[in-house]
Amino acid sequence: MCPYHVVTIMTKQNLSNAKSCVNPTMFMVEKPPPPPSPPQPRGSYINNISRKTLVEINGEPRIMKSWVDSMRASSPTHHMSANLYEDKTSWMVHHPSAVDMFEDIISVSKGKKIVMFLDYDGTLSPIVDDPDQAFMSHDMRGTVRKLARYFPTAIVSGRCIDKVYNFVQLAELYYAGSHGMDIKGPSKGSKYSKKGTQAVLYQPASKFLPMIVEVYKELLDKTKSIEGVRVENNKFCVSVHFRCVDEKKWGELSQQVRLVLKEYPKLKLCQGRKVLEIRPIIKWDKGKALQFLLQSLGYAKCNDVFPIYIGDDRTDEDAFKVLRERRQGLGILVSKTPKDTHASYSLQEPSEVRIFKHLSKVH
Ligand SMILES: O=P(O)(O)OC[C@H]1O[C@H](O[C@H]2O[C@H](CO)[C@@H](O)[C@H](O)[C@H]2O)[C@H](O)[C@@H](O)[C@@H]1O
Repeated sequence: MCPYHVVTIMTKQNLSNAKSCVNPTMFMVEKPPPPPSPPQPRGSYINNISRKTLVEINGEPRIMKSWVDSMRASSPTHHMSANLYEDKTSWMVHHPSAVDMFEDIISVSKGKKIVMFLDYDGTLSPIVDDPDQAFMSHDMRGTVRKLARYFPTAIVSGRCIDKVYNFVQLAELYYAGSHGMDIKGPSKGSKYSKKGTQAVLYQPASKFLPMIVEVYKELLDKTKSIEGVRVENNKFCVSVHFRCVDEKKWGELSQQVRLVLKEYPKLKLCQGRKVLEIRPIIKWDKGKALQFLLQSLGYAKCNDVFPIYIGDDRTDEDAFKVLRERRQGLGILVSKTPKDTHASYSLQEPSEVRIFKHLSKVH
């Protein structure tokens, strides 16, 4: 039974999948041997030294040196010193390129039920200054369309569903917007929405809607004097962008945001790529959304499911971690610079994600 109090109508298809998946033995990459695991974080996610920046502001603990340090940390320099070069080389040993390893990925996933999970910003579209201009290329859309033809495919984004849908424009996909707090299934008539199926719909933070509207307005007002700030309402969360803010003003901005949040103990502050993310304090994230979708597809206890999650941001780590813990499928981090990650493989930039259009070879 679904533990998430969600109405999901089982189709003949996912019922039979569920029945055929009685052995809960976990799948792990068998051939070739998986790349060595990156060092596992000590303690909980929040206690990991290099993830100091992902803190709860109202809930304990606060474990950061300063918010401005953390905002700088979310903007790694592109300059590579000799040391960084060595770091990158050794990091690549632990997180090899998914492009170089593609044939191996094909061979280990052969015969498995692949499910694709794709982050949007920085994964399907390049990072740009204006969040409204983060378009994905026509070719990338073609790749995603092709993937969805063969495998259940989900977009998992920090953006609200409407915005990310406007960019992606593919009705046949699952969408998990607002960092997984708003999950919808494919529209009727698509391959994964057969007769008798109802679009999966789950909104674990729905009671926070009025609070989010309120805090969005407050943040707009309290940060309007800072040039370059962009406040985005993502339905169940709010993003405060500082990509176009002069670094000298970052301290002032973070202080304003924290002052506003003092009045909202039920909200927490996280960080993404030059963005402060305000989210409800609930135990829900992109990792939980991934688990929810696997369960909805009837793959919860399946030993031959092969989820592939591709993402570039800290919030994607929750999903990478779930895959690592399930010992199923693989996580792929899109990053040019070495990062502490639970992902097994890496890609340099969004354009490399297109290699996955060849994944249909497994069928
Ligand atoms: O989970 P994602 O799909 O990666 O969404 C995370 C945030 O992405 C967007 O912001 C990021 O991309 C912008 C456009 O390239 C860039 O200007 C910004 O600096 C990045 O942080 C989006 O605007 C946010 O709402 C999402 O939360």
